[in-house]
Amino acid sequence: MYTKDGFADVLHRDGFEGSWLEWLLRETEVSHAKIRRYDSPDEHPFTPRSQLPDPILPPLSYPPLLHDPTSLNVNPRILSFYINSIVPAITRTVTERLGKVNDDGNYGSAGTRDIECLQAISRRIHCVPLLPLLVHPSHPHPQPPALESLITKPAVEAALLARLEKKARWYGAELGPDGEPEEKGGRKVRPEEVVRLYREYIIPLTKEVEVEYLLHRLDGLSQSQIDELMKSG
Ligand SMILES: O=C(O)C(=O)C[C@]1(C(=O)O)C=C[C@@H](O)C=C1
Repeated sequence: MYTKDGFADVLHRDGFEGSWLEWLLRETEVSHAKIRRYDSPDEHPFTPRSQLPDPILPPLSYPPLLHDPTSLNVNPRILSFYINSIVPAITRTVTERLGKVNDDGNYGSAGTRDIECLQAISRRIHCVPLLPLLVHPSHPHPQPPALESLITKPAVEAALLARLEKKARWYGAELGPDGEPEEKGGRKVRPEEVVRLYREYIIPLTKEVEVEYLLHRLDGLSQSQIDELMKSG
């Protein structure tokens, strides 16, 4: 599903050279582009925009942003991390239980779930920098390390990971007839793996995108426009 030669005989007939998942992403994103999904500042396609059609609906108007968010797209990194780290971590328990390590043959339904996960991760990582608090230019020219420490809130991260751990316990559990998690049935996903992936990858990448956005948010503005923005709030 994740390598170029997996389904080459069926996919590589019309010049397409990617994997099963990349093909499924492109097919999905072609229709989503037509309904203007990628006009939204927090939505980024995994397929290059040059390969996607224009929307068939008229544009919506979004609040103005200081920097065009389409130029900041870390989806290639998200895709690679998803395939190499997230998929093995979250499928391990179930595929071992079935005795089919890394392949249960459900390529269609696995692909649709992959796309849901990838879109949710991408939205999460790309939308945090757009939060109003963070786009305000109150620190016009700090450098990346200073910016990273300005946006790092250890207490927020700790609370988020504690909440995530609880959530993963529920989502990863088999629920009994009373709706409570069944400890003895074993979990589908290990909560500590979910927390690790979040701590080691999702939060750091979110911060990288935030820093990148903050560094470019004043590009093209004159000093008087920057002064004006700083006065406004
Ligand atoms: O909530 C914020 O303020 C963020 O910047 C987002 C986020 C995160 O990725 O969840 C990133 C950095 C902070 O240390 C806390 C949380």
